[in-house]
Amino acid sequence: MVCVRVAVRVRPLNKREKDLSSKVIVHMEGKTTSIINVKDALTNSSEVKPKSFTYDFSYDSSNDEKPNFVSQDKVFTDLGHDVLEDAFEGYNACILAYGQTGSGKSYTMMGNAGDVGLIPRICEGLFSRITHLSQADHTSFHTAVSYLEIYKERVRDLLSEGRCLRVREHPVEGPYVEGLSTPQVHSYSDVEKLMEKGNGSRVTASTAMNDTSSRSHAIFTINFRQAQLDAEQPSETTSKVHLVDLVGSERADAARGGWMRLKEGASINKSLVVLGNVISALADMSMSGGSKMKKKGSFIPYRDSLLTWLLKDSLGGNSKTIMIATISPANVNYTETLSTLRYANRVKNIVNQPTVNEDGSVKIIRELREEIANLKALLEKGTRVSPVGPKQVVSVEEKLHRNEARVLQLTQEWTNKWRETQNILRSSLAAQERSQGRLRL
Ligand SMILES: Nc1ncnc2c1ncn2[C@@H]1O[C@H](COP(=O)(O)OP(=O)(O)OP(=O)(O)O)[C@@H](O)[C@H]1O
Repeated sequence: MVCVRVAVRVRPLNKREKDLSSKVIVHMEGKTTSIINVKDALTNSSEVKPKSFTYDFSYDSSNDEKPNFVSQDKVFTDLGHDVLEDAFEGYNACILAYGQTGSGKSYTMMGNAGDVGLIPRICEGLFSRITHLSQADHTSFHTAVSYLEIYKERVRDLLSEGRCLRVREHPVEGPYVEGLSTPQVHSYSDVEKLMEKGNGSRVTASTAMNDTSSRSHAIFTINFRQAQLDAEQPSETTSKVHLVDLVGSERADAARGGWMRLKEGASINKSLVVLGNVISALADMSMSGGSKMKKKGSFIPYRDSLLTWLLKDSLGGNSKTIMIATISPANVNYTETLSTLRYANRVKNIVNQPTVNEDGSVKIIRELREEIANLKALLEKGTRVSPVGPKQVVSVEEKLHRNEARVLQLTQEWTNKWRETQNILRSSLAAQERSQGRLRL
C-alpha cells in the first residue's frame, strides 16, 4: 500500500498579473508551501499568519534567479524518473496535473518547444532505456500509446481526428475506451509525431487567464510490455502509465472572463466535482482505516463521470500515482490558490495498492519453481535424517516430477509465444523502415 504523492508547483507572475501590480503571496521552503492573504495583511498586519501546507515536493518555479528555482528538468528528475522506474518494474503509474486555468498544468505535462515537460521527457527516457537494455540482454519490448480527451462528458480520440468513442467495462481488465487508437511506437520520434497530432486536435479557447486554455481533460497513456527469457526462467510484465492534464479547476462561472458557455461550464464542472467526491471518499476511507466504508456500506462514485471511471485504477487502485497541483503566485488568485492547496492536501491521504502486473503463465512458472525448490529441500532432508516415512518421500518425488514437467511445458509454450512476438516486432519494424525509405534493398 502506498499513498498518492503530491507535488505543488508555483509558476512566475504572468503579464495580466504584472499589469494588475499583483503581489507574490506564495512562498516555499523545503517541502512547505505558505500562502498569505494580502487583503488581510493590509488591514491588520500583526494578526495575519500565513497558511502553510507540507507536501512531498514544493516546487518554486516563480523566478529562475532564485537559488531554489525548480526547472522542467528537476521536475522530471524527481517525478519522471520514478514513473520510468515503476514502468520497468511492471507497475502501473499515473501523474495528474490539477490547478486553476493558466496555472501551468499543460506547461508541466507537455511544456513548450525548447522547454518540454514531463510527457515528452518520460517518453524519451523510456526509449533511451529500451535502447540501452536491448543491447545488453534478450529483453523484448512492446510500447503503444493512446491520447484522448474528455470534453463535455464525451471521449474524443485525439489520434483519430477527435472521433467520439464509448467507455465500457471489462469484467477483469476494468474500464476501457472501445475502439481507441493505440498505435505501436518504436522510437521517441514516433511518439513525437503522435503527440503533435493529438495536441493539434485538443479543444482550446482563449480565456482571461490563458490565451490557449485547454477546455478538456487530456489523458496520454503509455502501454508498456517487456519480456525476457533469463536462464530458462521467463519474465513478462505489463505497465500502464497515464499522464493526465486536467481541465482548469475554477468553478464554472459564466461571468469569469465571459468566455465559458454554460453547457461547457456545467459538464467541465461536473467531472471535477465528481473527481473531488472520489478523492474525498477515498481520503475518508483511508483515514478511517477502511472501517467507515464497511460500516456505512458507501461506495466510491467512480462511475459518476467518465474521467473518474477511466482513472479508477489510478485513484485508490492498482497504480503508483502522483498529483501535481499547479498554482499562480499572485494575490489576485488567492481564493483559487488556497482551494488548490487544500485539495492537494486532501489527496495526500489517498492510499493505493500497486502490484506488479506479471503475465499469468509466467507467474505460474515462478510459483511452480518455488515449490520445486521446497520439494527438493524436503527430499534432501528426508534422505539425510528421514523425518518422513518412505511413502511420503515417494509422493514428494511424484509431485516434484509432475511440477518439473509442467514447468517445462509452460516455459516451452511461453518461449514459442515470445519468439513469435519478436518475429512480429522485427517484421513490423522492417515494414516501418521500408515505408520511410530507410531500408536499402
Ligand atoms: N513554471 C512555468 N514557467 C514558465 N512559464 C510557465 C510556467 N507555468 C506556466 N507557464 C506559462 O503560463 C501560461 C499558462 O500555462 P498553461 O497553459 O500550462 O496553463 P494551464 O494550467 O494548462 O491552463 P488551462 O487550464 O487553461 O489549460 C503558458 O504561457 C505557460 O507557458
